[in-house]
Amino acid sequence: MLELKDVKTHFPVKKGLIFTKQVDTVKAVNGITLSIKQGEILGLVGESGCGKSTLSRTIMQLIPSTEGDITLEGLNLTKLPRSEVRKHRLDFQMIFQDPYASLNPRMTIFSTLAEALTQRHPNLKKNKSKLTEAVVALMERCGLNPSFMQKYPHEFSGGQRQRIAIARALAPEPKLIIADEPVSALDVSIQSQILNLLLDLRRDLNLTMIFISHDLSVVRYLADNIAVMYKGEIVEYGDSERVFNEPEHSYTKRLLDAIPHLES
Ligand SMILES: Nc1ncnc2c1ncn2[C@@H]1O[C@H](COP(=O)(O)OP(=O)(O)OP(=O)(O)O)[C@@H](O)[C@H]1O
Repeated sequence: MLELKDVKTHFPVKKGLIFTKQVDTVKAVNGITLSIKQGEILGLVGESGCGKSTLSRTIMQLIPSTEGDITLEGLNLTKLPRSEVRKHRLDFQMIFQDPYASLNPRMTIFSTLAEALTQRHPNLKKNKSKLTEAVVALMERCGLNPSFMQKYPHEFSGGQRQRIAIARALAPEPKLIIADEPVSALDVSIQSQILNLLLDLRRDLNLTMIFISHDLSVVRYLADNIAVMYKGEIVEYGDSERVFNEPEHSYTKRLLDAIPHLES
């Protein structure tokens, strides 16, 4: 479904004093080769600064790659002119860590979801009852009570707001969802509800997802495969259970050792 071949995203940064013209290169993503199948959840783990966000933004075509190929359903996005690339933006949707910051506080849930739905199906704008039907279906699918559709984000709890953010990400029928630490800001009991919602959605809609987290135990719960990223590169990749139980790379072992254990 999605293939990355030797993808690099390098940033030039000025070095030294203002008058010197030295330029350094930050190799935020440095030669990543990966493939994700339809309906697969890929866990992407690594510590802060390893390049996870740059990789997601590169996949989503929000920043251009320096080198390499990104192919979505057989179409090489890196070879398309920028104007063509824009047409594929809806194919990628993101879910962020802080749903409160990512939702517009002045828009009701209905307006938020209606806007996202009409991006893919502009004709729905002309048919209010069909649009309302679609908003109701989306809310129900994400475990939200449709009778709250005229409420604003601040009237919901953190977990419910994340459900709204998930519904908004689903609305344009994306081919790939990138969830960037979507449960890190939530209470532990709410975290599992949101993780279960994502698993249900994958089962029902055959969603393809990259799930980014610094927390390997959360990733293990959800992901089919895990890619461990370190300094812009994938240092370990494999089936979740294998990576978790028999890590090969010393960095993965360090990440696993950092998971807190309850004393018996
Ligand atoms: N626009 C930019 N210009 C220069 N350097 C950048 C730019 N964006 C990111 N970087 C650098 O690239 C590296 C990777 O950053 P990135 O934000 O992708 O990491 P991350 O793993 O997502 O971290 P976090 O989990 O903290 O978000 C960092 O060293 C960062 O400072």
